[in-house]
Amino acid sequence: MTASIPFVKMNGLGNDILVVDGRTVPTGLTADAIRRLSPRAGGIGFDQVVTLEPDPAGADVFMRIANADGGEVEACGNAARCIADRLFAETGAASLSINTLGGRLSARRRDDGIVAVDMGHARFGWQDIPLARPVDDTMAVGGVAAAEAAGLGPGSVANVGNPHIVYWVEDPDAIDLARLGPEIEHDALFPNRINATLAHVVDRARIDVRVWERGAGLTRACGTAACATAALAAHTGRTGRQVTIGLPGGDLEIAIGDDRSILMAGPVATDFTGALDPVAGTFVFDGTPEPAAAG
Ligand SMILES: N[C@@H](CCC[C@H](N)C(=O)O)C(=O)O
Repeated sequence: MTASIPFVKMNGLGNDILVVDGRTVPTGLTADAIRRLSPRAGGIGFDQVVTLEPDPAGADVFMRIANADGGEVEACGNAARCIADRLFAETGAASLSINTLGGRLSARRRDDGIVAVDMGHARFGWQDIPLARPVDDTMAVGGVAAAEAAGLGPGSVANVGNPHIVYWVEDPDAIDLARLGPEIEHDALFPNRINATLAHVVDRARIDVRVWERGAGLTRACGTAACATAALAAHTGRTGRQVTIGLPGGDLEIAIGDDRSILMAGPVATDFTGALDPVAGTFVFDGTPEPAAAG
């Protein structure tokens, strides 16, 4: 029996994030335990778990990220806002740096209370994503069998710390992303798998999206997908550089710089707290309200 560790369950626009603190003592959270804890039925219910750690490179904190399937990944936009919000409350600071496997981010609380995160730069090279083979134009990538069979046009790819493909469609709700998502995620073109977005450009300042997340499935919001979509839309001239990305869970504001830098802003919330066994994957809630039903 391992010692239990406290957790805080948060969300960014309904993207469910579990936060554990390994800054003083390593949490020992295993991938098996994450898989047991992540389901909404019978578990805590989250899309990603983030572990706060000291950063050897000197940022205020290192954010280690794992998907619901237990796999470690490089970036999570909603988690970045969640932990910034938490650390601002803890320290009273109004800005901080966050290191991740996908690069160093910086966060600040705006005057209106919203957390804004500088998410780094979008990269569009086929090796950056990475793709399994060179393509002439990463803004129009074909050859993904499931997407082609479903009648989607070519997708645009970007790495914003993690890999994304965006398909430009008229009506994201008319496409069965629950069925297509896993097939796109696991297509041989994507050696590290991929996050897949269906994006409808409403006008030059708004895009509505639905996202299938690598390692987590359909989510109510994905911050990095919003960043990738905005960067790709600006790069291909579909929109301007300042856009609102509409997700099932709500809106994110994204601003793209001339150098492809990405600034993301949006709300976060704290849901409940508890304690978990980092090896057995068992847990107890110690706060109210109880977790919400699956959304
Ligand atoms: N929900 C996240 C993205 C989490 C990681 C992603 N599923 C991946 O595997 O790259 C976000 O808000 O960005």
